[in-house]
Amino acid sequence: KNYPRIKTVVNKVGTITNEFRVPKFEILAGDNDMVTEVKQYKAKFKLDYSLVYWNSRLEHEHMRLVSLFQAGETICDMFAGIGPFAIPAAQKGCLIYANDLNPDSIRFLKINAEINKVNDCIFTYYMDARKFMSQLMTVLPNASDDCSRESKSEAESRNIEGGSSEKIDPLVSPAKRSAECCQKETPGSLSTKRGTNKRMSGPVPSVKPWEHVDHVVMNLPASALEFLDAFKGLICRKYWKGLLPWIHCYCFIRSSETEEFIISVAESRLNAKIHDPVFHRVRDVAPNKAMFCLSFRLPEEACLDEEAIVS
Ligand SMILES: C[S@@+](CC[C@H](N)C(=O)[O-])C[C@H]1O[C@@H](n2cnc3c(N)ncnc32)[C@H](O)[C@@H]1O
Repeated sequence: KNYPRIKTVVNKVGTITNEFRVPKFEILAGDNDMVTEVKQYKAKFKLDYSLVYWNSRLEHEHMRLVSLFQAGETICDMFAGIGPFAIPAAQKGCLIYANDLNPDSIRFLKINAEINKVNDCIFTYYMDARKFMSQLMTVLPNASDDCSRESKSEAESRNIEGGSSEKIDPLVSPAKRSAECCQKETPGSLSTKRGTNKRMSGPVPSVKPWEHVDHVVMNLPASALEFLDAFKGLICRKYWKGLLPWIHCYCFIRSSETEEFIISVAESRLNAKIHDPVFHRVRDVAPNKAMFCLSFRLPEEACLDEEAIVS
């Protein structure tokens, strides 16, 4: 009776072992076409189940985390998938740097950004998450120039260094590319940015990622803790403005493991002590295993004191 809305019936088989976390499905009935559209709260997502990761059971968690973000904040999503954190955060008025190693995830993330009309607020990358963070946080020459908010093309051009980008049109002059989002920074611009400055309706926040990021999302529970070493010496204190970012690192905890053990693993990857960690139980994934979100503010000791400018 659901035809033609339901065209294909599938069954998930085996466990996920591949790097892109894409499950295997067998077709039980209907077309061999895994492209579909799903809705989460106010956002629509198009995806191909055979190419990208998607789990509708995380809907509540996606919304819980996004509810912690304020309009005008800057978010880095290291393992963004097709955008279930990035799109609602952009809808809320945040500026997003979204990365995924799977080029198909980024292809669908861009489609979803268009569908939800937030493509102006999301910069996309497809590269390894460590490289993404390192490139994003590298202080570029002329860091103190007046034009302090990089354009979308400037941001994406960092992908070229990573060797995994789409091409930027060299005929478009940098001035033209950055014209509408280049603002002169004023001493109060960062505080204006917080809470009150809605990107959708007002001026864009005038800040570069190496100057300030509010939240970093790390949803790769099987190994995100290991990626915390990406933050060692990553932030250059000299250029950073305001508080250090919140890190939201997803992980699995077995019933034989304790939260203290997870903190000790995280601290050894960061090479710094974590203060006031917050654990949120996301869901049980097996009888003796649950998914958690460990949130903490990046410790000062994890930062770099000296200048680190690319010559
Ligand atoms: C568990 S999925 C989460 C996706 C999305 N955040 C969500 O909630 O649906 C993890 C994502 O990390 C990506 N990934 C795996 N290894 C990666 C790496 N080394 N660097 C960047 N992304 C990676 C996968 O392609 C996958 O899309």
